Amino acid sequence: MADSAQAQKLVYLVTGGCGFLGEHVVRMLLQQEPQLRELRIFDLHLGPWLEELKTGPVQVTAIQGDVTQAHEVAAAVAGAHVVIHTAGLVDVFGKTSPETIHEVNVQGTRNVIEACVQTGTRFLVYTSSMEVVGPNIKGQPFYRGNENTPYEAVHRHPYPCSKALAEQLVLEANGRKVLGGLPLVTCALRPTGIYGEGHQIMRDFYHQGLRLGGRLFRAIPASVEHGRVYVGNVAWMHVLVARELQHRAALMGGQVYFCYDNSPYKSYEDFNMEFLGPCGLRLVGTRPLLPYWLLLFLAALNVLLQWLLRPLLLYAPLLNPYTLAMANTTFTVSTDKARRHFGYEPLFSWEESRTRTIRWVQAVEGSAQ
Ligand SMILES: NC(=O)C1=CN([C@@H]2O[C@H](COP(=O)(O)OP(=O)(O)OC[C@H]3O[C@@H](n4cnc5c(N)ncnc54)[C@H](O)[C@@H]3O)[C@@H](O)[C@H]2O)C=CC1
Ligand SMILES: C[C@H](CCCC(C)(C)O)[C@H]1CC[C@H]2[C@@H]3[C@H](O)CC4=CC(=O)CC[C@]4(C)[C@H]3CC[C@]12C
Repeated sequence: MADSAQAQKLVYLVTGGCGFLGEHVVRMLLQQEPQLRELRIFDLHLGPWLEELKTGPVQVTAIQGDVTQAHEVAAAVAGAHVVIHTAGLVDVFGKTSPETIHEVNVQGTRNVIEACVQTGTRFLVYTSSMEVVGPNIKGQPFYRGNENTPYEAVHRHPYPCSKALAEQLVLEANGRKVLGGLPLVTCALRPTGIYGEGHQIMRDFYHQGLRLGGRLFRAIPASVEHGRVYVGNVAWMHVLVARELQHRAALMGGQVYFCYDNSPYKSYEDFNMEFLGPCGLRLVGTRPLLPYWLLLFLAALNVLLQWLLRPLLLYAPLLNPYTLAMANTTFTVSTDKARRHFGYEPLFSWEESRTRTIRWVQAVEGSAQ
């Protein structure tokens, strides 16, 4: 706990603060950061839930803005002590053009860095992604790896390419002199697949299961492990890293940390069933019902359909060659770097993360009826 001289003096800015992760970061900061005086939430689309936050002791400032617009970013950053840059375009389904993904994720990040430098903000935390490492286009497994595990990171898809470039910009910016002459301190967090309250893809799977009469059909072998982390723990790690970066700049500046917790290692589908099962869905098959070559064919067909239908409508199904490769490649992390460097321990146990997520899916069910 901060002493009273330190209390409530800091201004934080969260970009993308109205997204799935961003909302959890915002709420976690308000609950767990005693030094907070003002919290600025910058997003392209502001959520109505922000209103309820404005009645608390911390000044909450909602800023509607676009990270691709340097002047809007600079205005939001000016006077902030810490920036948590989580805004990004998360699209692996072909909804957005590669150019737009690059513009938001790479140029947007460049704008955030330049704003810090120009206005004198010293601490920058970037939400990167496990995708910066892999799975790579060769489908090589990454089994319980850590930040130093050698892995051939080769990407073609616009999303991981953009995250990798943005992360590099953030890490290279560590040590740059900001206005006033002090050095910028940066670091990047790499969450694995995030789940929890507000997870759109979980919602999509749930609705798909309901449409199929309460069933989902296994497409991926149960032996393929996929790393997942609870959104509350990802948010907690952001809060902690932002706090400790101010005290341990020499150790933490320019570092990357996988974002992890005690969620079990399972296949993507089996993991989802931990929540969808208690909500009444069943995963049919102990092995994939369709052979891999047929799934690959269907995935390629989806790409063709997306292209053909583009002038008429946006066809962006969950299955495409990239998502299939992702789901079908083992990628799990096992590390304690965040614990060693800044004392991170998950705030939510697996049981609590699971219960909270189930409750949320049940509420989605209730609201859909
Ligand atoms: N969802 C996941 O499993 C993972 C996500 N991440 C990263 O976490 C971050 C947050 O992701 P999610 O919360 O899942 O996505 P999200 O789409 O729910 O949130 C992103 C937020 O950024 C905002 N945004 C998008 N373009 C913007 C722009 N031009 N200017 C200002 N705001 C803009 C959106 O309005 C949205 O509120 C992203 O940087 C993503 O790359 C990393 C690992 C896993
Ligand atoms: C949608 C995929 C599962 C569909 C499989 C099918 C069609 C055979 O049933 C998801 C499998 C893996 C997911 C990605 C992964 O968790 C890592 C990610 C990290 C990010 O930074 C953003 C999200 C994502 C790319 C995530 C997206 C959905 C999957 C591809």
